[in-house]
Amino acid sequence: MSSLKIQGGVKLQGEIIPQGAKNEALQIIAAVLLSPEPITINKIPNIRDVNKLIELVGDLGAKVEKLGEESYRFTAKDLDVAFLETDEFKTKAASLRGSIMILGPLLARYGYAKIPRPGGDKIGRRRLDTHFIGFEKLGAKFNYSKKDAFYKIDASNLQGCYMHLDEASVTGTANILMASVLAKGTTTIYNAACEPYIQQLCKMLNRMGAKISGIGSNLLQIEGVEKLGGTEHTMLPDMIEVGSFIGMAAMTQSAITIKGAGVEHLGLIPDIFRRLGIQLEIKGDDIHVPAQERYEIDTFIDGSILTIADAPWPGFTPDLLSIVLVTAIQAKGTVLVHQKMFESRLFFVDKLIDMGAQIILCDPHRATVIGMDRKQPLKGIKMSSPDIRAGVSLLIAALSAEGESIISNVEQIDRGYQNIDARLKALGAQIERIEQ
Ligand SMILES: CC(=O)N[C@H]1[C@@H](OP(=O)(O)OP(=O)(O)OC[C@H]2O[C@@H](n3ccc(=O)[nH]c3=O)[C@H](O)[C@@H]2O)O[C@H](CO)[C@@H](O)[C@@H]1O
Ligand SMILES: C=C(OP(=O)(O)O)C(=O)O
Repeated sequence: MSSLKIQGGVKLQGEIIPQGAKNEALQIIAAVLLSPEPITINKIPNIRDVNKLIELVGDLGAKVEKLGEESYRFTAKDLDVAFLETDEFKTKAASLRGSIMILGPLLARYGYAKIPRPGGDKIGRRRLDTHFIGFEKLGAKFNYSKKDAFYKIDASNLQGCYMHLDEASVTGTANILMASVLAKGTTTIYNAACEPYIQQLCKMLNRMGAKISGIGSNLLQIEGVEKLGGTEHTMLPDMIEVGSFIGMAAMTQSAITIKGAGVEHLGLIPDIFRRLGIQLEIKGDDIHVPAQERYEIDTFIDGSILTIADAPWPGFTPDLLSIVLVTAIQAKGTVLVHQKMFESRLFFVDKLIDMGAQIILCDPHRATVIGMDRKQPLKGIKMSSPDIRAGVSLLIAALSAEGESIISNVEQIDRGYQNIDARLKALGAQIERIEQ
């Protein structure tokens, strides 16, 4: 277990380059299992979850060649499905949520797959019904064994069909898409998720020979094909990192330029931070956040208190609500943060309250932040990172606080943010990793 020791109150300055998108990477790396041909992937983030999935794909028999810092070539010629029966598979697959993404490709190619309950953030119930109901509609038989906590799926004869998803699940849509590209006939997925992650996956599959239309909408149509070939794919910049760095710059009153931010793929993200009063200068594909002494939260047009809530894309991503919340602490004004999707993602506000923030947790889904307008700084404390985004939010709070903070359980942050301490040090942060 590692910790970060942070001396807060130091202004940062400089340029930072976002890593490739973690949630895109998890889908894209799983998709290499769909073809026996070589597939080159660029801008792969060097983070825990992604590295674990690459290892899993290798264990399943794909040839994995590292071509450079951020590029790999995968060739999944013959897969060793017997690996699914091993204890090693169970332990590895259970340690990350992204492991669920191998189901679709394995079903498409081998007609059989199994997976233990996947890991990922403990941020409330995270059901997988959408994935399994989708597979069943395509003709798969699914059962869950309580004894060994394994989901098993038989799908020797996948047949395209029309389906209306019960919710626009991101990983669910990706999984069903990957199962259907090699199915017989046409599959239509309505209420499909359409995040940039999914759009990128669809584009990659089409380059491999798939026939997917409706990309970017919630109505996808997939005409099954016999086989898929190789391709080259480059990940988009991680939009959650981009949002995290905007919040970090504002809270620490720092001038930071986010280079190659993938501006056209950010959806509502820049506008939501602007509503918190943060100035953003978009220069080509870079975002410059100037050092701002103060920023003021907007109200709604009728003068009532602003609410920022999550929604499936093109709504505002739930993965940035913790960052919005922490950024509002030193703003002028009040905001209600409404986390609709996850039921345990706001509990970390206790730690921010201990640091001196003015926050009322209304219920598990809603917190009101009463901005302090810099009247008093947060105080550094010892805390533990409960999940990836809360972890980064605590880190932002610690960077802005007076005195020293220690954040333990940094592995939670490492699973999504590449080399975070070194990258922040390069911006002038006083941050040190303590290995225990
Ligand atoms: C590896 C990966 O890609 N993880 C992301 C993915 O998780 P993941 O794909 O697991 O999340 P889902 O999209 O399935 O759903 C997330 C949660 O939102 C709820 N829900 C979803 C859709 C909907 O219309 N209404 C609704 O309430 C679900 O019940 C669930 O509790 O998408 C989430 C939602 O953007 C992100 O937080 C995760 O970072
Ligand atoms: C919730 C997240 O990740 P995961 O789905 O991998 O737990 C996230 O990236 O914010």
